[in-house]
Amino acid sequence: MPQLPSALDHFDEIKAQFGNRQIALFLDYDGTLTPIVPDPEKALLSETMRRLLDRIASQRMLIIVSGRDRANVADKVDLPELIYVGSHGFDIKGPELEEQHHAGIDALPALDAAEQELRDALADVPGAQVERKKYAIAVHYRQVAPEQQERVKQEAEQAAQRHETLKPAGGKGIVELKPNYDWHKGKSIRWLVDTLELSPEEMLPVYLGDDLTDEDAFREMRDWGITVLVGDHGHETAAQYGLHDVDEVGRFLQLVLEEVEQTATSHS
Ligand SMILES: O=P(O)(O)OC[C@H]1O[C@H](O[C@H]2O[C@H](CO)[C@@H](O)[C@H](O)[C@H]2O)[C@H](O)[C@@H](O)[C@@H]1O
Repeated sequence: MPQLPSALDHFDEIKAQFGNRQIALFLDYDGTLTPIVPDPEKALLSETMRRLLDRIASQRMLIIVSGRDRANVADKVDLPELIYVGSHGFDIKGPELEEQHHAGIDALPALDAAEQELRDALADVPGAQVERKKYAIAVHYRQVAPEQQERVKQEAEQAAQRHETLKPAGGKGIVELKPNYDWHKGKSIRWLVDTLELSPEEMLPVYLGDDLTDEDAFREMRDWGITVLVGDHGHETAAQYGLHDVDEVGRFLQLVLEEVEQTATSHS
């Protein structure tokens, strides 16, 4: 892990920044709430984590911010009252809110074409997986033999270059094709904070994430939120604190829950 202060060891310092404000949690899914596993469909939320999220969400704002397809991550978390951000911020939906980013909609024909091109190009590569999300495509090479991984990455990058409404991006064991527009997890969080009128005097946003796309959120929130990197993605980070793994995320969320419940008791 990069040399970051531990969000567990420094929980009192983090708590002090709440002051009289309520915490609003923004949580990434893969690598943060569930460990990274070879098969994306087997990245399942533990019951312990689900109960923890449910208990916090009953008292505080809790939003899932994922690169996955929104419906897919909502299905996996299975807490219908939450707001879910999918496709890296291009697809947002909650009980009383919905936003499909125009650049995602504009990129749909290119995404459909690129998906087919990639399925054809990679059909003979054992372990390569093309995961279509509504407004993105993840090309997985984690399960591809090392000598073929470069070919998979190149196919994905070339597919993105063939379509001007798409751009490539990196991640853990994946190359993603995303809408070619300056929009990302960080901007979608800013949009949510403004749309939900979360005033900085009343709310302190806290973001937990593990991968390169979470760095967009860390950078965006640097001056107005608390940011926590989970594990290590091998690059520089803009996060303020660190946690080693999903188990430590669980311990951190438990501390948040205790703090939230203690505040509720002291106000009753
Ligand atoms: O923003 P996230 O919620 O973290 O989603 C990022 C990507 O996560 C998934 O891929 C990653 O997790 C898989 C399961 O552990 C792993 O097999 C893969 O190597 C990782 O890159 C998901 O499949 C992607 O669509 C997301 O973009």
